[in-house]
Amino acid sequence: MTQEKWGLLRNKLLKAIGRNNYTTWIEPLEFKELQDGVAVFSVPTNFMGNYVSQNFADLILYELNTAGETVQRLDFRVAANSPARPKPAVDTPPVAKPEPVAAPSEDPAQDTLESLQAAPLDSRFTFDSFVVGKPNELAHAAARRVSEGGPVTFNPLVLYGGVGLGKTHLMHAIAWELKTKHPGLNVLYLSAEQFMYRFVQALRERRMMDFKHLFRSVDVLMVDDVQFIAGKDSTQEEFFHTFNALVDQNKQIIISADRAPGEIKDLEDRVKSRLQCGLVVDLHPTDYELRLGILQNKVQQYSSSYPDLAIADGVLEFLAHRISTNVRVLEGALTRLFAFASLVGREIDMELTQDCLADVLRASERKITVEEIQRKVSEYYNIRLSDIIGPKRLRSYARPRQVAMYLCKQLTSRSLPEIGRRFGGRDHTTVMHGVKRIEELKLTDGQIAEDVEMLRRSLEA
Ligand SMILES: Nc1ncnc2c1ncn2[C@@H]1O[C@H](COP(=O)(O)OP(=O)(O)OP(=O)(O)O)[C@@H](O)[C@H]1O
Repeated sequence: MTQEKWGLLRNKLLKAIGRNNYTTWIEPLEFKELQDGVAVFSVPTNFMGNYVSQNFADLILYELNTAGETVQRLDFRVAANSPARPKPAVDTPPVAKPEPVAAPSEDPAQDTLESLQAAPLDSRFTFDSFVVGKPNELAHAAARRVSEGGPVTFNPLVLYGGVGLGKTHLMHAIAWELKTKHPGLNVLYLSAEQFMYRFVQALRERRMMDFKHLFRSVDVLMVDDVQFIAGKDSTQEEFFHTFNALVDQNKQIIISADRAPGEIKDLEDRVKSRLQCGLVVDLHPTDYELRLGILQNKVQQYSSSYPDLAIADGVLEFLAHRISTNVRVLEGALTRLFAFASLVGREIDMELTQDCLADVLRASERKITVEEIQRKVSEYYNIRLSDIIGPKRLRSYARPRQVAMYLCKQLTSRSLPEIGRRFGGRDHTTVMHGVKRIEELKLTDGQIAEDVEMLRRSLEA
C-alpha cells in the first residue's frame, strides 16, 4: 500500500470518527509497511497504539480491506526516536488479539526452528496474570500440568471455548513456563493460520522436506485456533501427519479451538478423532466473580502506571455485571476508562463510566427473556415450570411465581399486561400485586431478599 492510499483512507476515517478523535488518535499514526497481511504503523507511545488498537482497529481494517488491500492485522510500533513519556497503562501495545508469531521471513531458508521460536510470545500472558475461577479452573489445571514438562500424560491437550476466554493466554503461559523450566526444550507456538502459511510456502518453494523436518523436530507443538484449517484439505492432511509423527515420538501437542473438536464443521473425521484422543477441556463463559477478579487484577496492574487515578466504589462491580460478552471487551473497556480519566484528570466514577462506555454498554446489553426467568426461578425453587405458569395457588408455588414476576418487571422491558399473559393469562393487576409484595418482602424477609439477589445475579451473569 502506498502512502497516498493511506492518505485517502485517512480522509474516510476522519468522516467516520469525527475531527476530535481523528486529530487525537489517527493523525499521529505513520504508515510504515504492509507485509504478509500485517499493516505496520509507527505511533508516538505505547499508550496511543494501545488505544487505537482497541477502539479503531476494526474500522481501520475494514477501510483497508474495502480499499482492496488484504490486511488481517494491524501492528502499532513505538517510533524509536519518540520522546520519553510516562509509563503507559500496559507495557505492550496490541490489545486487539495479539499475534505472537512474527511474520514469516521472505526467504524460506531462514524458516529455521530458531527463527520460529524467536517469535515473541506475549509477555503479559503468564500464569501469574491469569485469574482462575470456576469457569476456567479445569483448563487452568490441565495447562499447569502440561507446563511442568514431565512425562506426557495426555496427548494432545485441547483447550476450547468461545471468543476471548483465555485460550491463547493459557497457551502462552504454558510456553513461558516450559521455556523457563526447561530451556533446552524446543517449544513451538503458532496459529493454525501460520501453519498453513508455512505449509503452502514450502509447497510453492518445493521445500517440503525442510518443512517436515522443522515441524518434526519440536518437543512441544502448540497450534492455536485449529478450526482455521477446517475445509483446507491439504493443510489438514499435513497437520494430520505432523500430529501423528509427534505423538509417535511422545512429544506434547497442545491445541486450541473455538469449539469442541467434534463440532468443528469441515474438519476431517480422522483429525477430529486424533484431537479427541487426549484431554479435551473447555473454558466456560465467565461468571460475575471471575470477571470481577480479572478487573481487579487489571486495576492493580494499572495502578503502578497511574498512581494518581482513583476508581470509585461500585464501578468494577458495575462493569462485571454489565459486560459479560468476553474478557477482551472487558479489558478494553477498562483501558478506555483509564485513558479517558487520565486525559481529563478525573476520578473514574459511575458518571464517567457511563459516558465513556456508552457504546460498549449498549452493545453488551443482554436481553433477558420472561421464559429464561421462569425457567431459572423454577429450577431455583425446585418446582416445575408448569407450576410457575399454572393456576395453583399454594404458597409454595405462589411465592416463586411472584418472585418471577418481580424479576420480569425489573430485568425485562415487558409491560405488566404482557407479563401477565405469559404467566398463564393472568391479569395485570395480579402481576402488579405480585411485584409489590416482593418489594415489601425484600425489606422484611432476609431469605426472599437473598433469593431475589441470587436469581438476579445468575440471570445477569
Ligand atoms: N482468566 C483470565 N485472567 C486474565 N486475563 C484473561 C483471562 N481470560 C482472558 N483474559 C484476557 O482476555 C484477553 C483475550 O484472551 P485470549 O486472547 O487468550 O482469548 P482466546 O480464547 O484465545 O480468544 P480467541 O477465541 O479470540 O482466540 C487477553 O488479553 C487475556 O489476557
